[in-house]
Amino acid sequence: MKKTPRPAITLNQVTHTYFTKKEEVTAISDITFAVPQGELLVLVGPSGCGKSTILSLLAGIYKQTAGQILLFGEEISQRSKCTSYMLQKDGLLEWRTVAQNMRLGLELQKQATPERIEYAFHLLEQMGLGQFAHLYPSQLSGGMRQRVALVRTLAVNPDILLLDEPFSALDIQNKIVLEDLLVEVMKEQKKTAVLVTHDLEEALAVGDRIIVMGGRPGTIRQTTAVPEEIRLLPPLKSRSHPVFRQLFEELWREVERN
Ligand SMILES: Nc1ncnc2c1ncn2[C@@H]1O[C@H](COP(=O)(O)OP(=O)(O)OP(=O)(O)O)[C@@H](O)[C@H]1O
Repeated sequence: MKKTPRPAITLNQVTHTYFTKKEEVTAISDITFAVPQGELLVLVGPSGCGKSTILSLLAGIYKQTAGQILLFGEEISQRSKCTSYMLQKDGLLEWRTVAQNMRLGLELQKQATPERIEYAFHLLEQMGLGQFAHLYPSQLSGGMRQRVALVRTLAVNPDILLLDEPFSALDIQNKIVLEDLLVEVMKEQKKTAVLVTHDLEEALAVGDRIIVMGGRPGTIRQTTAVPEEIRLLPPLKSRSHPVFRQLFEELWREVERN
């Protein structure tokens, strides 16, 4: 009998409370879901419902107050190097060139071997930035900077990408190009990802599955599997598909209900 692979991510009844000097804030309550290997899961929901908290827990920045989180069936502490985090702010170091920025994660993880650096240059080419490796971030457009940030995130060859509104500061054209690149790289390299976004079109264009969260503390309101007829289309094309428009309206209503 064929063995089912372990999910890349498992959350079992996870609750997280932040304890500050002034107050206690329960950000998420009783969250349970699993992300199979190779899936791009999207979290949407109103501000403050705990989406980023889930990414922080997956990155091991905080330890959940209750419940269990597993990465490939193991506790996060055992798998600390399998995730890579990308944020809305590109976080590029202005005094380092594109190539030097791209190597940063590898250097920090003491993985800057010739093979890994070659792989990073391959990614840079794939993102259309091969000829810009010697430039400094200030010489790049916003879209180019975010592509470098995506290369840096991927260069450490993580199993799981944690993407917190990575394209939200970009204009629509750059956003769609980067969404396209993300989907292409995800498929080619069989990565697993959790993407947080406020943009429901982005969620539908890149996601395999979408979780709508709501409330304070945040809970799961609805899970929607994006149908294949949309998933198989590149993000730009999928946007004009009638099923896409219909799902967009359904999701919109669900998020608005919060
Ligand atoms: N480090 C922290 N310390 C204390 N409270 C926090 C911390 N981080 C988040 N919170 C609180 O936890 C709740 C959930 O925040 P979180 O950032 O996870 O929500 P979100 O859904 O990602 O919001 P947004 O969409 O605005 O980014 C909020 O009430 C927030 O104020």
